[in-house]
Amino acid sequence: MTPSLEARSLSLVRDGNVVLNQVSFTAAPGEVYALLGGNGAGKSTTLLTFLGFLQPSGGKVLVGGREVAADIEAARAQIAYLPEAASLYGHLDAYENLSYFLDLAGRKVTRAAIDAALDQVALPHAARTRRMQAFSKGMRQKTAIALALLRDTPILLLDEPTSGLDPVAIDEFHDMVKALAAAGRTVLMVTHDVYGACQVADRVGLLRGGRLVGSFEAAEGQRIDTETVHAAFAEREAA
Ligand SMILES: Nc1ncnc2c1ncn2[C@@H]1O[C@H](COP(=O)(O)OP(=O)(O)OP(=O)(O)O)[C@@H](O)[C@H]1O
Repeated sequence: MTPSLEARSLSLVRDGNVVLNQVSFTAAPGEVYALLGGNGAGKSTTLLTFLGFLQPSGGKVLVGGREVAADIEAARAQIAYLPEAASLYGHLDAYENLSYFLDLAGRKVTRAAIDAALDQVALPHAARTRRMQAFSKGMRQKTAIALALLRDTPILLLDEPTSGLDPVAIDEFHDMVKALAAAGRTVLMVTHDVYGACQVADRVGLLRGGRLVGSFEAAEGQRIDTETVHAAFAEREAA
């Protein structure tokens, strides 16, 4: 099967610093790949190269088997991206924000479809018609996740998706990601959260200083062992 996402010896220099160094991994339809690493490891940078916002200095990135640089628009059309700090408008309510951003992405959605997505992320009904400037961080994050879902793309790139969510919302989010993968989507999520990565991912790649220094895969029907990944993360961080 052609991987939905592939980094092939991806290297990237930003402001003269090597930020990604020969990074290779793939994520296939139906898979959740978690790129785990500390601050500055290069996680967000990796996502930005898949979106064509940054160009590799060496190697390549492919979306649906096609090099991103060859057709950036085609790559972006397949991807819903949840940025680390989603910018939604404070003076608009949740419905207005979602309609507006989906319109920009060329998608027309009904109020019922928006409600279904907001149900999926468990944003309370009473909040949906309130201006988002009154939203908590978690409520904003839920709305941003709903926006990514409503894009209805085969690939999701999620940057620290659970930041700002409470423990119940995090568990619900993980269940949702697993359901999306079971329905054939490809999810690449970047995170600092060892537990969350192991909870949800089929594969975890450990990124440190721009290098992929470890790779962990779930055995059939099992989860990746959190202790093992945590030990590797801690060991590398101390190195
Ligand atoms: N706009 C930029 N210009 C130049 N260098 C940058 C820029 N943004 C990030 N970097 C550098 O690239 C490296 C990787 O940053 P990146 O944001 O990809 O890390 P990250 O793993 O996502 O970190 P975090 O967990 O803190 O979000 C860091 O050394 C950072 O200083």
